[in-house]
Amino acid sequence: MIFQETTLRGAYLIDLEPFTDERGMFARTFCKQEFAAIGHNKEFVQFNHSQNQRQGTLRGMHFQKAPFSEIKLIRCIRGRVFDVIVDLRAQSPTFLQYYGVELSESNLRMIYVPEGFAHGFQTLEDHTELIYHHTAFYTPGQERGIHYKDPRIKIEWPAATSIISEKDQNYPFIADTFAGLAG
Ligand SMILES: Cc1cn([C@H]2C[C@H](O)[C@@H](COP(=O)(O)OP(=O)(O)O[C@H]3O[C@@H](C)C(=O)[C@@H](O)[C@H]3O)O2)c(=O)[nH]c1=O
Repeated sequence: MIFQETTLRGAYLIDLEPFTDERGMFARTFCKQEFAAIGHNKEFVQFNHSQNQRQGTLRGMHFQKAPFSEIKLIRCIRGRVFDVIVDLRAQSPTFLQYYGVELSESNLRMIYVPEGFAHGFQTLEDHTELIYHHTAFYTPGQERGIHYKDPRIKIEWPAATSIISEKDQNYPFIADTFAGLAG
């Protein structure tokens, strides 16, 4: 795997290094030793699968607050997404900046999202699927979010939003008094 730090401190874009032959492809997607090089020393305790029917579907921008904060490792296994992370860490030099990147079944890229970030994505094709690894357990009632069109973050989504949950539509804009999360 090839690790490249994004424009946001501690968040990484990871390129898989596939072995290909006439049968197809084989690639490593996680290695405790390789991830130690970027300081990762936590255990992934839940894996999730997200399936999306339509192009333009938007999910986000989600996080769990401390003590439920989590690192996420995200990969697109079918179709394409524009994947977005927002740095909400109080002490970060990239506080309130966002980073967006295309993840697809063909570019074999993953994104490593540290604690203290919000995450979301928009599908660029019908029938798009993602898998996530999480270092914290899903804790109902502890999910938080910011609005995907927050005027301070100004995410440039690539397409019109075709489907979004009511919950995501109702997430608030970041308050002027927001001092940031632990991270
Ligand atoms: C996120 C999550 C949801 N659920 C349940 C709750 C609910 O009934 C159903 C759908 O939940 P949601 O609407 O929150 O799913 P979704 O909007 O897809 O949530 C996901 O969005 C992306 C952007 C992320 O970053 C993920 O970490 C996660 O927050 O699945 C779990 O059981 N475990 C989980 O980890």
